[in-house]
Amino acid sequence: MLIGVIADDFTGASDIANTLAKGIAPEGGLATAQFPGTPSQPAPAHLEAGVISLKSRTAPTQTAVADSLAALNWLLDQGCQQIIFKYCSTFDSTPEGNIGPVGEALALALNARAVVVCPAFPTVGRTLYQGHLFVFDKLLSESGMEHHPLTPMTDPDIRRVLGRQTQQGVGHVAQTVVSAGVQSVASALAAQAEGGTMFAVVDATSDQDLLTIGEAIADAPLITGGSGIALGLPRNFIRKGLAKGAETDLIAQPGPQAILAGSCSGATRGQVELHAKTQPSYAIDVPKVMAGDVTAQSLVGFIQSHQGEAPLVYSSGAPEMVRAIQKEFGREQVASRLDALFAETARLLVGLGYRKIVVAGGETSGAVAQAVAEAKGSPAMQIGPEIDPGVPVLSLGSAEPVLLALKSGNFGAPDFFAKALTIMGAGK
Ligand SMILES: Nc1ncnc2c1ncn2[C@@H]1O[C@H](COP(=O)(O)OP(=O)(O)O)[C@@H](O)[C@H]1O
Ligand SMILES: O=C(O)[C@@H](O)C(=O)COP(=O)(O)O
Repeated sequence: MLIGVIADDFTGASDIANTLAKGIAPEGGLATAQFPGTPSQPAPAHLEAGVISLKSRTAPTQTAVADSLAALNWLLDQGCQQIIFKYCSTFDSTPEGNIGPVGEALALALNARAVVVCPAFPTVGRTLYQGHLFVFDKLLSESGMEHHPLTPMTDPDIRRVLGRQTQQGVGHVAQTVVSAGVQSVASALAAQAEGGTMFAVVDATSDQDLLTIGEAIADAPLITGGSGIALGLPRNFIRKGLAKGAETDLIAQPGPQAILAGSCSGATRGQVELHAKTQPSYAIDVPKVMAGDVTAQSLVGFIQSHQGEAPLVYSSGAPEMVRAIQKEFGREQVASRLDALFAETARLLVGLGYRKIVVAGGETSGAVAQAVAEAKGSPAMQIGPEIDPGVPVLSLGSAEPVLLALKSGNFGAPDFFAKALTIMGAGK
């Protein structure tokens, strides 16, 4: 393998796996697979990029660091020449971390300096200008992310946010430097590395900026960012003749299907509302889950009673409802009960022969994908066609594969759920 990615959640992992597999014309992408956690076996020999999905975004910091270092060691053992630490394009984290502490541990392990920090993903409106992160025309802190149930983002200045998470130096490379070209970025980063600065927040407002940065860091041992930062990286290896690339196979299959949504983001709530207009939908009563009155069996019962349709079960709720529930039961308690509920639901569905599951929400996807992967013997996930920007179809297992779509809460068009199931296969 040439590029190894350590992703702090499962939706983020499939987002960057999609970018690496697709690459950019005319060179195309790399032969890529996504792994549910750090594998215990060597990677298949044909792979050129491997993405390890961790559930470290909201884990205790020490656990996140330990899991990330274990992932790093495995990737280095597979021969990776470049490591990417993938976090959210909205820099989802808390004042304690985990982006700073994990980034720092990886940089020290790889002896890297002036490590690029670039969450920008212009295709979905995330741009970084003067160190400030925007979601379309809104500052991060006014984009809705300030209400996130687990990682509310109330400061749009990424230099300041990262500065709170690490004792190490945080520098900045401004957009004017990036738009001046590859050499200009390379010199700015070299100057910061010479001064011993560990992190360099690099502005990017367009794909062209990301390609410029990508070329300037062709030989960097460690890069951190959203999936956008990977845009120009496959072609560095293809141009050097080190990678051949691979076509993504179209995978589609019939069989029963279900949609599980745990994200409370505005985009997901819109998708839930639209889907519920025409398809059977079940709103999970979270207090009843906490009381043990709503269980995975309840959800599966509903889904099974609508076989042949596109049933949706969701916990997604508006910020005031989420706040009230968290106040009553505790943020972590609600999160772990909902994760367990969705994971068990997925496990039961796979046991019943469900082969197409669409999931909305990063934490939710982590719980579901881990459960499905365990049920299938934790195989490498193949990257299939892109449904909407940042969300590919994933295929798990060679015998009777399960198709998954792991959608970041904020991603996807309003009709994402129907579109995903159509691409996964026309079957019911
Ligand atoms: N109705 C609800 N009330 C309170 N918290 C909720 C509710 N539904 C979901 N959550 C919490 O919101 C989190 C959403 O996180 P996640 O799945 O990562 O979505 P996103 O991709 O939008 O970040 C869940 O892990 C869960 O803890
Ligand atoms: O970079 C992104 O925005 C996504 O790849 C991502 O990390 C999604 O996280 P969630 O919104 O928690 O699903």
